[in-house]
Amino acid sequence: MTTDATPSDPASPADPASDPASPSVPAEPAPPAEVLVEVTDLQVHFPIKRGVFFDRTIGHVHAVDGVSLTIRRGETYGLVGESGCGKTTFGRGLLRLVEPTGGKALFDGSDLRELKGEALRKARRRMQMVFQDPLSSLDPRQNVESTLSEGLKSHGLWDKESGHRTLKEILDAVGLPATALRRYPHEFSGGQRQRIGIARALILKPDLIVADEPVSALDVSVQAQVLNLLEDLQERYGLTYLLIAHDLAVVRHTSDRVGVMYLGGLVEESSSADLYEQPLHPYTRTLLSAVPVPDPTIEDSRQRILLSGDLPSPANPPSGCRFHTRCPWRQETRCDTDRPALRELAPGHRVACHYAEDIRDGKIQPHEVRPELVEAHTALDSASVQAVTAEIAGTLPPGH
Ligand SMILES: Nc1ncnc2c1ncn2[C@@H]1O[C@H](COP(=O)(O)OP(=O)(O)OP(=O)(O)O)[C@@H](O)[C@H]1O
Repeated sequence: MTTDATPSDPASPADPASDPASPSVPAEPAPPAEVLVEVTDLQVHFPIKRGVFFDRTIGHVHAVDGVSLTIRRGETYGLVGESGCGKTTFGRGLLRLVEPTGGKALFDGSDLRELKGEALRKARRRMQMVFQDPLSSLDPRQNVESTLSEGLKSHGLWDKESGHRTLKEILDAVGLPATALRRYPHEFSGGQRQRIGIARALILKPDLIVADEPVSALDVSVQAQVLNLLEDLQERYGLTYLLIAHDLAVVRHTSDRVGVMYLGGLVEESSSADLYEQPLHPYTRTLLSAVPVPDPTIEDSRQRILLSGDLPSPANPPSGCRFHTRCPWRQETRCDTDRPALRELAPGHRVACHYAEDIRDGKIQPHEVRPELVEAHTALDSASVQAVTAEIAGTLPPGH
């Protein structure tokens, strides 16, 4: 399948850069051709509303709080972090399924936040999402044929002559028989349903697929099959993936590069191999120390570092380094007051920690985490934040 080579939509006449008569505005340099997605300082904050008519904003959930990353064409970028750190919101903000509060997101050179109407629809067709729970993301009343053809129809791409052939081809590509077309979601296993979800994304010939925990709802025995399928499809169709997962093992075997998120921000980014061989951020180190190693001799000698407490509330993020309340390497008082920027410690390996070198070189040893620090930021009203979240989530379209 060739990707839908939609050239960047022609700039509107109102765009001075497209108008030869307007004074020349220096155009921003286009990102290198191999970069498909370039995100700068993306923020998604959700208001917390109160009052009888929910007309008072009493705060904000800082779900995504300044993430910058690039995704190269044809690669798999794994985004990991514990539940609630903002991975899904980042993916949705990128595709504009939720409106970002700030920052910039370039897709194939076009500024997604500037796109409107037809231009946005066209861009959306090139960026598809595969959801975590295939059952709730598929309409139980629609058979596979209408699920798959719906996307084509809504984008005006349905062709009466070739439509059915296209559907069968796509089913074949995801390993399902043509007879599946007449069947309904409940007639399939979890793995098969996820194949339908993948087919639905693929049928629009996207360039980018944001796969949000695509295997975490599946039996372990079928997880590898679905991941292998995603890999085959990537090779066959030249796809680029943003793979969101909380399971480091999933990302390790599938991603070229990995970004680790903590409380709305990226704390480390590197090639997959580097991250697992030499994690530099304390958070990544604690996450990885919890992943069992199959070799018992290595497993016995490993230093296990336990992650204390829950993720702080994104409605009340800690000052300074967001991880300082749970960090076994925390140093007073810089970690409590200065938010570390993501900086490159080795080629392609970025980390947001003031003391990454000292920790790597063993100059600072881990110590006990003070429970009162953990408590201070998890206690705040997290129950009511959850309630508001659930309420707002109920107003979103299914699967979003
Ligand atoms: N629509 C919303 N309104 C308010 N808060 C939200 C909304 N959606 C997400 N949040 C909050 O933003 C934070 C990040 O949520 P998000 O789902 O992006 O995290 P995640 O890392 O993907 O977690 P999970 O793996 O559990 O999906 C959470 O605290 C969540 O409660």
